Amino acid sequence: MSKCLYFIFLLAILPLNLRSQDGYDLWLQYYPIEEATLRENYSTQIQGLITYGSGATLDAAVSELEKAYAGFFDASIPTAISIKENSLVLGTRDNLPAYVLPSLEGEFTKINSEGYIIKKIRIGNTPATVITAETEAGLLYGTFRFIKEMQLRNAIDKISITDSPKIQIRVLNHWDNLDRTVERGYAGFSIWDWHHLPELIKPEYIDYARANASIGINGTVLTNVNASSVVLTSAYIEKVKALADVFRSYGIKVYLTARFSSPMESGDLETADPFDPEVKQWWKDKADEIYAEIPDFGGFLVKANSEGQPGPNNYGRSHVDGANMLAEAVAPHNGIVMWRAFVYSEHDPDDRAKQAYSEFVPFDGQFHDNVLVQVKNGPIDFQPREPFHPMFGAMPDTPLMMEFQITQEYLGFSSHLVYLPKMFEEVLDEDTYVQGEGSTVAKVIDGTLSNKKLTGIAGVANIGTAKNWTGHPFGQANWYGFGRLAWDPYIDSEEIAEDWLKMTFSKDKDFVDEVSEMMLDSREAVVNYMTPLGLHHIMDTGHHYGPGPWVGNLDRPEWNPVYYHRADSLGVGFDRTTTGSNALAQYAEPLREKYNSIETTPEQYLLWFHHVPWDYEMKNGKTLWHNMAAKYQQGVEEVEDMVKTWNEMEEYVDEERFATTQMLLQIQLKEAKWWRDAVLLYFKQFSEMELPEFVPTPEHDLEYYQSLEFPYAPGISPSWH
Ligand SMILES: CO[C@H]1[C@H](O)[C@@H](O)[C@H](O)O[C@@H]1C(=O)O
Repeated sequence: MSKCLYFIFLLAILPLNLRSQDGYDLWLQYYPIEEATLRENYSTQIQGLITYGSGATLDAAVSELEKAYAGFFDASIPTAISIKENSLVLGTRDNLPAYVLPSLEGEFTKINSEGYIIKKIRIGNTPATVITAETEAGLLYGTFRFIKEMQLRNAIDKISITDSPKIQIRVLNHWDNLDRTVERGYAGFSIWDWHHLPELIKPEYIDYARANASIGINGTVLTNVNASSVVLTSAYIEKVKALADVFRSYGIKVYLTARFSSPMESGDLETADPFDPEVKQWWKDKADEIYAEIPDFGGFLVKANSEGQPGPNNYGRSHVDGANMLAEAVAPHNGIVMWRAFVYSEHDPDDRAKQAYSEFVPFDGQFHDNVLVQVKNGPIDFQPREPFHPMFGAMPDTPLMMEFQITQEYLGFSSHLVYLPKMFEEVLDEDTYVQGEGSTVAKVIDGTLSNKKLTGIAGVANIGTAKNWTGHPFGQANWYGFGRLAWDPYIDSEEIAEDWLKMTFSKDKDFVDEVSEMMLDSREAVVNYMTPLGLHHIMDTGHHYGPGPWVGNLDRPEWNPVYYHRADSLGVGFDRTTTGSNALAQYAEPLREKYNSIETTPEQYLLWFHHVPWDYEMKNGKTLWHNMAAKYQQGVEEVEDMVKTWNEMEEYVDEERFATTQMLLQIQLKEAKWWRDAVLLYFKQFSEMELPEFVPTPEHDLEYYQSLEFPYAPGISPSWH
């Protein structure tokens, strides 16, 4: 046999999922069902698809079922014209025939407008599986869930599932610029091809929508929060409309970022003062123009008076004044405004961590009903670990939405494997105590704590033109996991990891057990090798990749890592207690008291709240210095374990994704050591203590690490050069 023929022969006998693949299909892979009994069972259960109703969303659901069935069985899904034995019945409550409804009645009380019911019922004597919902979007979510059950190879013969999202607005935030660069994006360029829109509709747009709908994401903010007013010109509204037309069928609304000075830049006004009648009118007219093209346009996301962005403060007006003016413009069309609380203003604060709370909390209850205040998970900026943002719980009369960052700006870009749902879960589970024990961040976000009518959650996307969308193959899990937690902020990140692995790679139990553990551990590993014990923002400045704790010469104090760690001969850490910046006053009791004392502060937040002597004796009886070194060393060892685990997985994973992940893990290991050595050598100058012997002698001296340059970093928008 010639070499070439032999290769073709080999390919033919390889199980489909082991063939090299580029990861484009994400978790929506519909591999043939090889196990004979299951195959038989599933096909018996799907004797004929019958749909009731019409419309683009129903068509999208049917098309997905067709794709899935073709993948599972290498055949076209059988259809039926009337319900017969083991039909698969698809239709909203209003569209289903009346005789189907009695056996579903109780179920509808369990779901909300986007929820779904999947149930094996008897219609008379005829068994059938029904997927139904109040709305077409719910129907689509139910369809994806039904398909997922088969992707996971779960039994469907007695299926009975009802589920509804717990948060209403579940959006991705794309920090995509109109020139297609992506701020803090590490997976290529923006997928929005503005140049060829509105004419060219790329298949990627549809696959992007499918992926999002499959996890329940129902909105996308197309543009960077560091916004350009060009996107509000009529030429661009046409382009946005083309995307909205694609996404609508998948239950996804589009939103845009609104640059506050647009009336002056995109219009010809001389001011953008929110109290100026002409400015108000300009925004009303702009909203009318957008809604005339896109009747279900979601609304605006705004970054104002932060990092140089224009805003109401420029005119002596407040965030409420700015947000309410925009809210009035979109209100007649049922639009919303997501107003960001990430304010980072021109003046130097005594503690940057306090700023958002101080600027926003006094305005509680004054925002219009269609405004959500969007708050980052922690008070500084998407660090590997931060305590939860004290605004959560502190504004009972204002809808607060969560902003997570899926793209790994401070977590090793798309080079490091870090499973973020574990971190998101940690934040959501934190107890704010604002209404006594059990007042978790999740309950603030889903509105149950203060009975909010409008709820939301946003994730800064990690998506780009990379063949596999996210660069690192495991970056997909962070997109997937964000969607799952947006739908239900109470699910376990372990369950999410397992589902994702089974759909993305392999259902083999050994593989799933080992690799899900590796993913879960990766969250603490990155904290250990970058910023253990409450350290934060010691990344090199500008690009935020790699260590840079020594930087202290930038114009504003809080641009410098030395501002955050405050190392001196006495100790290290930021005193945010009553003797320091008193940032902890922004938390409710008993957290205030707990964080105020070095003994009761959880060690993971120690240096966030306290300036701690190098020889301070920690819970294990060893000094702070010893413990810090141990954490960095542990971080490196954890990555070594990840490398080992992955090396054992070759038999379960296709060649391309196996090798890519393997090479990336080597980079991660090298860089974990870089972090450990650079940071410990730097702090050693202050502690004046020896490195414990379990830390290998660093390969280079401190000067070497300080001289390393990172001349080209992806993900920095023009405004950051
Ligand atoms: C979009 O700007 C970003 C900026 O690149 C980033 O370094 C910081 O995390 O946060 C800003 C923000 O969230 O507005």
